[in-house]
Amino acid sequence: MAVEPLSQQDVEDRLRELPGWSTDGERITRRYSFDGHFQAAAMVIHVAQIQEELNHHSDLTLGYNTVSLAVNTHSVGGKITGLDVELARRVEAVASGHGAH
Ligand SMILES: C[C@H](O)[C@H](O)[C@H]1CNC2=NC(N)=NC(=O)C2=N1
Repeated sequence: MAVEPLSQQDVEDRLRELPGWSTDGERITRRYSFDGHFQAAAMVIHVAQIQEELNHHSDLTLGYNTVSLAVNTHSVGGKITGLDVELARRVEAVASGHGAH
């Protein structure tokens, strides 16, 4: 499957459907907060599973009660593609079930 970089406008349009996600033009990012560390750690494992399924991996950071993702697509030189948005959609779909806010 060909993976093409998205225009900045296209990125912003797609992120409108993903509240909390934003872009600096080089990657898309979101930070989730949880009620405690263990909830945050469980979310990391679930995100790791999704990333393996998609074969697409964010920089995924566990804090005390936070989980942060930042992702772009290395294979097109670090641009934002539909794969990044798909990962964000998949992560959003499970976040509330982990108590993310
Ligand atoms: C060989 C394998 O398909 C590649 O290394 C994948 C794995 N995960 C990846 N993750 C991200 N974020 N970008 C990539 O281009 C990428 N490529």
